[in-house]
Amino acid sequence: MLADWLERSLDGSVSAPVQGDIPGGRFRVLGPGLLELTPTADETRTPAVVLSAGIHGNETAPIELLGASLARLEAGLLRLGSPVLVILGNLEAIRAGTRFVNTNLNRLFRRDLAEDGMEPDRARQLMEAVDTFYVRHPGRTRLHYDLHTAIRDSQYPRFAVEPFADAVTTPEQWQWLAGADIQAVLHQHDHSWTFSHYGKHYHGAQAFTLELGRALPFGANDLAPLAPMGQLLDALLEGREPASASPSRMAFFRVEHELFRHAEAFRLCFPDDTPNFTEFAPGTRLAEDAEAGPFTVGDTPLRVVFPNARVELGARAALLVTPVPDEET
Ligand SMILES: O=C(O)CCC(=O)N[C@@H](CCC(=O)O)C(=O)O
Ligand SMILES: [Zn+2]
Repeated sequence: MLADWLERSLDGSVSAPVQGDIPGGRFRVLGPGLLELTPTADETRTPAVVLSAGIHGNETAPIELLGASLARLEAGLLRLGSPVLVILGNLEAIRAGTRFVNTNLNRLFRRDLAEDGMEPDRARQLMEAVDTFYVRHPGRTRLHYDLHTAIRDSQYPRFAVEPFADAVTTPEQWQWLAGADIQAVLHQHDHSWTFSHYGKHYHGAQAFTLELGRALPFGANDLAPLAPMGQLLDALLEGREPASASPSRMAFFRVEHELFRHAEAFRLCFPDDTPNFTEFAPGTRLAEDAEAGPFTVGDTPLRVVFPNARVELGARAALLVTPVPDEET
């Protein structure tokens, strides 16, 4: 049942709540793309874990990775030790193989959200599911890993985005991420209303967006470089200590500037396939916007992450980042 839950969620064949036993506990389908795993052992030393994938519909590797961990659980190769909420985000977009259908779901995770439509409705469902899950499991550390892949290549193919919020990331998180072969970390500089920001901002969760390579269609992903991340997911399901490594293996960056698209007439002044973290020298013109004017790199070189000139008006078109000196990481 678990092994094909992801597929069945996508073809719409999981409708009424379904539940049953799994090694170490029980599973319950809460709704479309929402699966709760509850361990029999009631030990609050293990965290309450939210694992989400498919918030962007064309980012399939994390869905395959999660599916593999669930299959191992169902086959008895793993034994459930933590409460886990597994989320498949934008089901319609996953079916269509597109980033989103009407609007980017990953900008809508705010409690005062007023918009109507499919993605806003889905954001409300997912926020409610996360709220209910954390309330149902009090006294535990809260964790949320939101799994993504990036549109383009990257100088660091696997990297974490640390959302901006009051909660402080614990040192063990950096060790776990390094142990899962995450190569870089990007500290956000401001509230971003992404799904990982939601868990951190509203629930004090240890939360990250994890970029796990490039967005490719189902079946075209090479999961080999994600094996250490798969092992981290397995450890979280089992409620055991994940492999850890020194955070000094990772490169740390912080956002210096966020480029927004204000006008229809907007362009980025570098090729579309420029890899994430490419550095631009002082004086380089990076963007032209009919309303906001040009953007040029100042005295400090800047690296570009998530450049996308085709975003909706008012949306982020790129993050411009700088390395964090070793002593500040
Ligand atoms: O490759 C890209 O340009 C986008 C990849 C992606 O979907 N990234 C996330 C990052 C979320 C965050 O800032 O935490 C997004 O843009 O939603
Ligand atoms: Zn994404």
